[in-house]
Amino acid sequence: MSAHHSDDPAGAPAAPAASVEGATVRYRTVVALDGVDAEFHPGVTALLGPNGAGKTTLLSLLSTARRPDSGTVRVLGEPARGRAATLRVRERIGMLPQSFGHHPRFTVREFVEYAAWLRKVPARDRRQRTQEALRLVDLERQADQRMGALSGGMLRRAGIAQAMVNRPALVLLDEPTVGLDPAQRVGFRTLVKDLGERTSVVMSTHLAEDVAQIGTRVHVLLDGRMRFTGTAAELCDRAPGRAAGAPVDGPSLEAGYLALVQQDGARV
Ligand SMILES: Nc1ncnc2c1ncn2[C@@H]1O[C@H](COP(=O)(O)OP(=O)(O)OP(=O)(O)O)[C@@H](O)[C@H]1O
Repeated sequence: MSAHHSDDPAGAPAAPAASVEGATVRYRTVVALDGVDAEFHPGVTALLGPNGAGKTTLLSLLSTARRPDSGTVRVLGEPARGRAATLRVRERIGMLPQSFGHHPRFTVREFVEYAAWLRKVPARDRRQRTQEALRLVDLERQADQRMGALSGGMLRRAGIAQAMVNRPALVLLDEPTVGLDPAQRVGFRTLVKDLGERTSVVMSTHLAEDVAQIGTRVHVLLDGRMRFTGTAAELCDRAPGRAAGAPVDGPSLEAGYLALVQQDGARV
């Protein structure tokens, strides 16, 4: 047990894995993020918002791929500024982009080993770390299959394996459940929940059901603004007519989320 005092409703430790403060990002005339404040702690934090809300942009700040036009970003105890700090941080992050490139003729093992090399996992550890990552996502039996032959669900698992191969302290998953069928989505949520037991995971999604099943903490982004920060239960409590202490489930969370959206007049 940490002796540090914590104000976080979900009991997270005081030092976040990552945080942004007053982060603003513009693409020409579009304000993708408008003065966003957020903290990301161990466990799974869901980033919920409709298409175009700014989720991918926020993840790109956390991955150090982009810098804000104004505001600050801290990742794993470092300000995400300057080449040396950025490179150091990148080696300790795992990332699953919305669509990730892979050579169809690479085997699953080659794909994950390649990611290990990119993240500077020492040569002597690469085999074993690859094996460990494949075991984590239950793809050991498919290790010698070609990437081009995988189903959508398996491809996502391979994507997670490459994100975990450097034993990251922060894992960023951009809409990982998109394109999965309902059964795959259920399996995938269990996997993400498990990852949250060992590290800090930030997962963007536009599905309230994902958050109800996995997310302990939730940030809701609407039109580039952070509109809600709290637990999944607190978001459910925003649903009109909800009984106090009712269980967290997809429909209540959806209703709580829609109440926020309507209040905001945002596009969904
Ligand atoms: N490279 C870019 N150039 C111009 N505008 C961009 C660029 N990337 C994003 N935008 C705009 O910034 C806003 C936020 O986009 P972002 O991709 O961060 O949202 P998102 O919540 O991840 O949406 P989605 O779920 O559709 O990926 C949108 O209005 C989008 O059109």
